[in-house]
Amino acid sequence: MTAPSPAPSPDPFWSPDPEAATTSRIADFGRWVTRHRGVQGAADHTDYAALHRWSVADLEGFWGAVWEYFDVDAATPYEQVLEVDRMPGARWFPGATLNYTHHALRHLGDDRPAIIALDETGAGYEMSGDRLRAQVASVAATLRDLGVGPGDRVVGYLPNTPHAIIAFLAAASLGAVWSVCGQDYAPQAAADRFGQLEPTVLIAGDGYLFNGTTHDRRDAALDLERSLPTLKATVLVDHVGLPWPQGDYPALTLAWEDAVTRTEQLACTPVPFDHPLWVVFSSGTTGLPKGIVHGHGGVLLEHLKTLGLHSDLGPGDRLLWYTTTHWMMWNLVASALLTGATTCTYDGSPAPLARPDVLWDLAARHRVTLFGTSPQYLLGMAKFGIDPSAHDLSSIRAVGCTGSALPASAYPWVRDHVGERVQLASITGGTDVVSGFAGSAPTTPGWAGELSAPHLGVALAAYDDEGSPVVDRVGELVVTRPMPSMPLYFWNDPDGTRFRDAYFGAYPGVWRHGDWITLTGHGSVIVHGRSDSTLNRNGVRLGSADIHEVVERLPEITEALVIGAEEPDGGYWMPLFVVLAAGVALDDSLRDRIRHAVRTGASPRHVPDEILAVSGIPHTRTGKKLEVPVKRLLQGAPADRVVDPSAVDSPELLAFFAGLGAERREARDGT
Ligand SMILES: CC(=O)CC(=O)O
Repeated sequence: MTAPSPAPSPDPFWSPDPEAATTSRIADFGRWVTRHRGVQGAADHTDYAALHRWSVADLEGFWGAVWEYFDVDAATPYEQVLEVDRMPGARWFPGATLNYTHHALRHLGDDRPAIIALDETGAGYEMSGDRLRAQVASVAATLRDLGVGPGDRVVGYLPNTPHAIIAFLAAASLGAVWSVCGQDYAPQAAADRFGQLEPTVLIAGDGYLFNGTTHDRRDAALDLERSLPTLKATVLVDHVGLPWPQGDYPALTLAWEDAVTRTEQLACTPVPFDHPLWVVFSSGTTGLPKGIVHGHGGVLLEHLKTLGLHSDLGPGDRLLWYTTTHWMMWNLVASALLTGATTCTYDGSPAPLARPDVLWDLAARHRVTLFGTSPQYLLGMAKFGIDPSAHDLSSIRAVGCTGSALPASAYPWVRDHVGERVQLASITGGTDVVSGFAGSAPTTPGWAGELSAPHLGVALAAYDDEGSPVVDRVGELVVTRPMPSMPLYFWNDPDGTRFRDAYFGAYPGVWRHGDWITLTGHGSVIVHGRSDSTLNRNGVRLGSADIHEVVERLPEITEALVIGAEEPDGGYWMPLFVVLAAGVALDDSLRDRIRHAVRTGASPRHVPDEILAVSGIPHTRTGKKLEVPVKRLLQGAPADRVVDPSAVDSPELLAFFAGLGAERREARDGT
């Protein structure tokens, strides 16, 4: 697709404070690479583009510099930075052995908390570095006693509380592979993920808070345990204070309190640079969610760069970014520890009815320096007239934002309600690289509705249909050179077919991410939304397959199609189309049953905005639902630009979706 993109805005909306820019870590890094690597132009922090150009032209020089600048502490050194410079198949830092957990814990200081645990009631407690280290050591010893070793899987069914970070660091310290899923996921949805991993230990919470309700998840945790036959043990976490029932557990059970209170020394096991650290899941349109595996070294370097240089985090900083444990932002939030910053966990709704501004209140009281959220949250605050400036937000220097495209209207709102000097730092990236492709830095200007620039080390381009780079026109987001945090592989994909198909099918040797972007003539990046059919609800990517699966189990429904459509005003519309069984009518009671099935079979986040009956769902001739074409029709694209009708099983069905798209456009435009 190469539709004309919006005209770039010439004047920045926000410019860096010269003093803050000069003293930022990225400016220091630029001076360092000029001094130590002789890189011309990098010392001038007002010329971010020069630093970026070098970082992608000389990948070995750049990532070697990140390693040295952040003083990575390897047990054995690397032989070369990038031994194989190819996608897929890049090989980074062969010979190096190290451990992520060692790096997460080595900067803990006595003068500051390591984690601040917060929740929607406004409560919070601080966990010191010593306490965190002791608890990680204790849980690691417990896991080791349960037989967990390098490569074994430890999984968490947990809300966003310190337990998840502690369990993750403990597992990683042993070289075990971590995966976590929030408790708003139904046990079956969690089992679809964890079952693939054949885990040894499950760490499960008793429940979580959301919008004034304590959700009891003890039965769900036990259901999950029953569906994971490889478990040797389950560690039961008492978070919301519900007593765990005695008795009939299929695997050995331990109380978190016992796992966490042993007196042990932590010994992190050095593992190869590309040893698996975690599996994060991303749902596609068919089949089980895909398990994306990232490595210790790749995540360490990528997160040091993103959090240390782009987000300017270090000792003394405090990060509060609203996330759930199954979104990749949780992984970034945990990684703030790598920089020596304090990280915050938060259990609850981002804007509970009783205290919709609770996150701002907590940010003020705990002197947060980087506040992170999603576009939907900022737009919701604006829409409902919630004014964060009622709180003392003077500690906040940046508001991070990710999850979907951030409309221009959010920029003046943040300036007026959070602070004039506050940088609105929108980033785009994804689970797949567990980081950002583009965003900002303390040295980059910001244009409303645009991301300031591609991140360092990311060879970002927008490609047209022919695979040629375009500027100031909409194209596919591609990355033309390897990044160390690209997946090592997909779980249960022994010959790499699914992995190659996911990213390298469109342009051989080039990573295609599945987003539409415009790279502007002034160096910024505009994100237009997904070019594939992944759903993206309030920043959390959901697989349409999860919804289709539960809805299609209902006897009244023969087929279903859910679509997530980004709308020009920054809104997101997620309708569900259903084909009804003979003689069935779509009335309120059936709508309720569908919503209930989705809520309990997948999660409350998966519940669609609207349910509409259709006479049929269009497919490709090989039987795949036409998700992307239908999405584009709903967004108002003309049918002849969207799909070749000869490739569709029932092309006459497309007219309905095109008509609906036109109706919505007219309603919006008032024509
Ligand atoms: C950094 C991101 O890109 C987060 C997301 O949208 O999943």
